[in-house]
Amino acid sequence: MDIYCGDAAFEADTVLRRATLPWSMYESGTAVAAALEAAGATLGANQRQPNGVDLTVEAVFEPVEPGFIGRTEKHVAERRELRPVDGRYRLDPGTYVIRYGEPVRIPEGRVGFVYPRSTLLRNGAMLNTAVWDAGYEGVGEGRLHAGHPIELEPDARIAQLVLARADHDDTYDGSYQGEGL
Ligand SMILES: O=c1ccn([C@H]2C[C@H](O)[C@@H](COP(=O)(O)OP(=O)(O)OP(=O)(O)O)O2)c(=O)[nH]1
Repeated sequence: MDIYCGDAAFEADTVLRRATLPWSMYESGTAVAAALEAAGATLGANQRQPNGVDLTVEAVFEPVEPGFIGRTEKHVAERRELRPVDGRYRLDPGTYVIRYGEPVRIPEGRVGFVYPRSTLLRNGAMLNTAVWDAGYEGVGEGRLHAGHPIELEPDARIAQLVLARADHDDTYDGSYQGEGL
């Protein structure tokens, strides 16, 4: 391929785009922001990242009874909502469930993944998350594991949602559809 005749820089850029765009598996942060705003989220400038959008912590819970997963039925354990003390959730080491602050809608042709904010990891904590299905709409939850004491302000950024292009069969129609809306 001759990319050096004419405006070489322009043509090289064009060739590069043709070569890379079909392989661009993930959406840009702007596209992720648009999907969240379509679901009704109000995003601060600091939530917009190059490759995704930061999600905030809206509530922190502690399960207070056993949960249940059977072959056909499931049950999410009753939980106790923790209250901030002097403006902070002061978490001892342990396992918590957090609810994010933003409504999310996963567009068709996409799948969502939520990753912990790296500062969480750097403080010895971890956010465990599952697959965000095409068509899901709601305010989701995740598992926060605190390996050491950690303090969080309500509405602090804790995670990042990214969207990948994906084939799928049907769209999400499970029991969590519309949760928290
Ligand atoms: O960390 C996550 C991952 C996903 N979700 C949302 C989006 C996802 O589409 C929905 C259902 O997730 P999943 O299919 O894993 O739930 P399930 O336990 O299999 O329930 P169901 O049988 O209703 O699908 O929950 C979260 O809130 N947190």
